Parts: sequence; structure tokens; C-alpha cells
Amino acid sequence: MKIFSAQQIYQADKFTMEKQQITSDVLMEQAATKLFEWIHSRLRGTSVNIQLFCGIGNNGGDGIALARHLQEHDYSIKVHVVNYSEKRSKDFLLNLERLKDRKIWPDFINEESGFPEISPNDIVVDAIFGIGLNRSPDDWVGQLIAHINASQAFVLSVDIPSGLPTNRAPWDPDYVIEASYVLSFQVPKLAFFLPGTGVYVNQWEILDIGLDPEFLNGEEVAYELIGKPELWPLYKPRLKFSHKGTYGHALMVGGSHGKIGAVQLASNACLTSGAGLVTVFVPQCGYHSLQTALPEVMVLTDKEHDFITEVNMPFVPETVGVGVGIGTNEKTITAFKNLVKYFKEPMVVDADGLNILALQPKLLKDVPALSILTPHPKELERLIGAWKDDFEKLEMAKAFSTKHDIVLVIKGAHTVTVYKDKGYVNTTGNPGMATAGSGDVLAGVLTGLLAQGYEPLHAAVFGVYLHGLAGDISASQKGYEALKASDIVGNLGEAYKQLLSPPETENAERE
Ligand SMILES: NC(=O)C1=CN([C@@H]2O[C@H](COP(=O)(O)OP(=O)(O)OC[C@H]3O[C@@H](n4cnc5c(N)ncnc54)[C@H](OP(=O)(O)O)[C@@H]3O)[C@@H](O)[C@H]2O)[C@@H](O)CC1
Ligand SMILES: [K+]
Repeated sequence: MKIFSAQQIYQADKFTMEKQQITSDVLMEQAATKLFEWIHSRLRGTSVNIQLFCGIGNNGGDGIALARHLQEHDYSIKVHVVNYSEKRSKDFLLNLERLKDRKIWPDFINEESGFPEISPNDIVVDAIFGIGLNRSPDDWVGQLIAHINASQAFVLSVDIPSGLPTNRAPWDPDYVIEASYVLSFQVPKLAFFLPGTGVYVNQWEILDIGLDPEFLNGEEVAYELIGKPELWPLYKPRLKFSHKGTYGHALMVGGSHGKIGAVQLASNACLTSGAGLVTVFVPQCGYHSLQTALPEVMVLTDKEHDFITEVNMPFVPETVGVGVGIGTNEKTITAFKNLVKYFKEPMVVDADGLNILALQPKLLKDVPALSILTPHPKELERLIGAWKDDFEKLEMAKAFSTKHDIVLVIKGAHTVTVYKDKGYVNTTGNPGMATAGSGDVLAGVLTGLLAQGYEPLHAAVFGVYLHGLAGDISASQKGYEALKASDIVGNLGEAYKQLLSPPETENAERE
């Protein structure tokens, strides 16, 4: 699903009105009707107090129009106009008149003394600011937002939590609505998925307000939200007349004394994700445990006992996954340098492999084009430098990816895969996956997909989703706390099955 910028949403608006020969008021009415239907289908006339806080722009207009529908269906409502500017929008004013025609008189809030009491049992509709927010809310408006947050009422935000900008971090983190639920128009907003701004969005859903599909389908976007429908075309079905050679031979290079488990998890994941053959290259201390734990995996050892000093390959693998548990011993760094220089196909670099690249950035020019790097935030910062907010981080990641022609997988609650000027936001995964070895499993999955011939960008987007889905299945079986990385490997097969299950269940899978 495409993620549009605010500017693109305004363009979609304009295009729709011109093509369908409708006015902006009609579009607002469609939006308000969808909001009303969503609420009504859940409340079914329940007697609950609904307090609507409406700004003076089109987001406020949506709220005012919604109030009219709620009143027509006998809901108990209280409408507040948050009077933060004299510049009221045309459709806001039109809907305010319609409300007055029905003898509903909103109160106008101009300062703190006018804040209403909000009971924890009320429902708050937040229609103060939408995607038009372009500067910090005035103090008294910020205080109103804080007052709503402190109320413990259920807060339903229209389009986007008020105070949350679409393209930067909030000016003041206390001046943003903490939404219980966001009903967002037509397309999800990038801010919902980034760690600094996603915290304001507990749950979200898209309402189709009828923006024109011709525009939506034709527009190029900087970010895409990845769900099942985006993955189906990437999947490579197993063929009847295939053999293990068809699915590639992967080499996993990693491990050091006390960290053989990392490479064990990664190679197990690599094989389980479907690689035809997997060989592991480890220091000698890893030999027995690997041969015992993973009979399907072949093991090569370094001449050194505790760490890797030179990677000798008696065969040419389809791909290499390097870095998990490898450490940063000087001799290991030399081995890593030689490996990235010698190997010419896209590879996966994780963990200490990334730290070595951060220590010696000139090695980046030797990393094969289209290789996949899988940093967590700290590793990313070592690679690309510090950022001011998540939006800048993504721009810096795009520049880095373009400069070095590599695929960057930025791990987090919503892992974002970046290649050149485009980002792919993942929708699977859960907090239980913040556990030792989870990243090693991902590195293994991605290496396994590369071995099977997936294009590197596809391998990254597909693998991140699959890994998260296996984590979600694990969480449903064990809960968050008890979830271990080996459970994720154990559920990769079930994840494939769910991923390929028929489209009927698709909506339920979406967030
Ligand atoms: N296609 C769609 O999705 C549809 C979208 N619709 C709805 O429209 C919403 C966008 O509406 P909008 O453009 O009127 O902006 P909104 O957010 O209401 O702000 C109002 C104005 O406030 C101003 N302003 C900004 N920051 C400020 C601040 N800190 N303190 C004070 N003032 C500030 C700024 O004006 P300025 O003063 O900069 O000229 C801004 O224009 C969208 O979220 C959705 O709910 C639907 O109606 C139908 C179709
Ligand atoms: K809002």
C-alpha cells in the first residue's frame, strides 16, 4: 500500500474533484460519512458522551460534519471549536452553518479557562489539526491537547493525531494527541510507523473516502507499506522438477568463542527459509556444537580455535552471510576485508560485520553492489552518523544506500528497508522479538533467500516480512516474554503457509 506525503494527498484531492466534477464539500461529506459509519457500527446507539474537539481548518470541518451525523442518530454530543486562528476554511464554515441550522451550538475555546471537563468514560473525537499542521501549536492549544491526553478518555483521531506533523518530529512532544485509534483517510501516513512518532498512534485504520484510483495508482511514492498483497508477486514457488542445487548454496561466516549460537541460529534460519545447501564457516571451537545441533548443515573451520582469521572457500557459494557473532579481532577484520573484496555477488552483512564497516568505512567500496546490510539503530548510527529525527534518518539512509549501491534494512518495530530513494515499511513483528538472536535469524533468512535467487531488494522486503510473521506466530503461541529466537526459526514454515494462504483472510492480517 502506498504511503503518500501530505502534498500528494492535497494533489489527490484536487485531481479527484476535477475528474469527478465534485466540490471539496462533497469530499468532506464523504469523509464525515465514513467516520460516522465506523463509529455507529461499533456504538450502535450506546448512550455515551461524545465530545468533539474541532479546529477551524478542514480537519475541524470533518469533525463538525461528523457531529451533525451523530446528532441525527441521537447520540449525546458536545461540540467544541478550538479557535486557534481567524483563518477558517470554507468547508469548515459551511458545516458550522449546517450545524447551527440544526440548533447545535458549539462552544468556542480560546484559552485555558475554557477547557471543558472530560470524563474517562467519554469518547473524544480529535479533529483539531490534520495534515495541514505546519508549526507548533500555540501554548494554550498544546495545553488543551495535554488536557485531553490526561483525561484517560478513549480518543479517536480524525486522519492523524492532532499536533503530529507528517514530515518531521513534533515541536513539543507533549503537544501531540495520544490517540487510542486513528481513522486515517485513504492512505496511511509515514509518521505512524516511525519510533519517535508512532508512539502517538495506538491503532489505526484506513477509511476509503473515494479519492480517485487513477491518481492513487499512478503516483510514484517515496514509501510503501508492505503487507501480504505486496509480497505475493515476489514469492518464488518451488518447482516440481527442481533439486537442491536449484535453491542455491549459501555460506554463513560467523561465530567466535562464546558466540557460536549466533551462527547456529543464522544457518538454521538460512536452511529453513529454503536454501538448498548451507555451509557454515566458524572457528574450530564451533565445530562440534554445529555438527551436533544441525545435521543438515556442513561445517568448515578456521585454523584458529577461538575466532576467524581467514575464510577459505573450497567452493563458490551463491551468496555469503557474514558477521553474526564474529567479533572484531584484528585478524578477523583482515579476514572480513579479504572476504568482501574477493566475493563479487550480493551478500548479507550483519552485526560485527557492520561494526567493522563503521570502523573502516573505506571498505564499503569493496562490499559487492546490492548487498544487504541489516543494522539496528545503534549500528546504523555508526555507519551513517547521528540524525535529528526519524525523517532525517531515513533521508540519510537513502543517501547512503544510493552512494554505496546497497540495500539497508533498518531494524525496529516497523523495520524499514531502504534502497536508493525508496523505503519499504514492514507490518509484521512484535515486541517479543526484541530478544537475543532475533537479528541473527533475520540475517540467516535473508541469506537463504539470496541463495534461492531472490533479487536482493525482494529478498530484504520478503525476508523481513516473513521473519516478523514467524515472530507473530511465535508470540501467539508463547507470549512476548518467553519468545526466543529459535522459536522464530521454528515458525518460518508456518509463516510461509500463512503468507501464501488465500486472499479472503488478507484484511485480518493487515494491521
Ligand atoms: N484528501 C483528503 O484526505 C481529505 C482531507 N480532509 C481533511 O482535511 C485535513 C487537512 O485540512 P487543512 O489543509 O485545512 O489543514 P488542518 O490540518 O485542518 O489545519 C488547518 C490550518 O491551520 C493552520 N495551521 C497549521 N499549523 C498551525 C498551528 N500550529 N497553529 C495554528 N494554525 C495552524 C494552517 O493554515 P495556515 O495558518 O498555515 O495558513 C492549516 O491550513 C485533513 O487532515 C483531513 O482531515 C477532508 O476534509 C476531505 C479530503
Ligand atoms: K486530528
